[in-house]
Amino acid sequence: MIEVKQLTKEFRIAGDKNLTVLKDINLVIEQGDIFGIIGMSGAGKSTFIRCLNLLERPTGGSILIDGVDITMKKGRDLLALRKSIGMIFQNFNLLMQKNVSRNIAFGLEITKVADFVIPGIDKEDYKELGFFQKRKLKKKEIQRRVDELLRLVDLEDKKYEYPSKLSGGQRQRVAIARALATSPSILLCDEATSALDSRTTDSILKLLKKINEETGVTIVMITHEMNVVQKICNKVAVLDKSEIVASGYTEDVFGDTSSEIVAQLLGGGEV
Ligand SMILES: Nc1ncnc2c1ncn2[C@@H]1O[C@H](COP(=O)(O)OP(=O)(O)OP(=O)(O)O)[C@@H](O)[C@H]1O
Repeated sequence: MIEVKQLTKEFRIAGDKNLTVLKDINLVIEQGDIFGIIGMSGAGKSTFIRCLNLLERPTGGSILIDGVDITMKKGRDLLALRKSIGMIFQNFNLLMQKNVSRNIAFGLEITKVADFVIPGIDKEDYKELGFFQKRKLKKKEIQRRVDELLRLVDLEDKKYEYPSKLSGGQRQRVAIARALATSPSILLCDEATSALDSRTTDSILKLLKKINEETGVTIVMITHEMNVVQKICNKVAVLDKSEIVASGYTEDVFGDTSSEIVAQLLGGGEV
């Protein structure tokens, strides 16, 4: 569970002034939610999602993940936190000189076994078996995990292909596999379908839903596309000028047309 309490973020701008981009944000995101954050351009969506994995440090308030405040984490704790939170982006951010397999393996090559749980083996069993020690993953273990992820995102036939030979949708599938490699409990999606056509968007959303159902991963996605939220998110928060102006179950939030911003979002179909 993610609990965001009185979160604020200010940026220092020219002339020694502060720009408040997030103001008193309070949100609860339950384990297994697909939670959408929607709002106009400049509302603060990217800043918010980047605060969740500390790519941006909040100026005030707290972010609790499973009861632990992450906002002060540094060094090794911060690295461990980042491994438990995967992220995908609008422009995929793949390593163009590495093939699909190497792209997915990248995070695993720099991960120690003890930093994450090998799928299928209970963490407690792992400890009891005495395997819970810091060591690099073996090539075979990495390959097994990469193959598993390739099956999950339905890209087994592209294992040795380079990103330049892939479509946008296929690139995003590679990015999803890479983000899930260390079995994170949270997946952040930053406008993950904005660069894709509507059919490809649908197939990526279907994949994210399948992954959410099969693994229970919590998905937090920011988007300016209404239809994305309506298709996949069970809950949504509307961010307007740095503040949350509505939040709750998607059908309730979008059903409340007394809210000007919601009406605006629904009217435009897109913001
Ligand atoms: N590093 C920074 N320094 C100063 N101002 C920033 C910084 N990052 C973002 N901002 C400002 O914060 C505000 C919110 O930006 P943010 O990117 O979070 O909005 P957004 O809702 O994601 O917008 P969009 O949908 O256009 O990406 C904007 O006014 C932006 O200029």
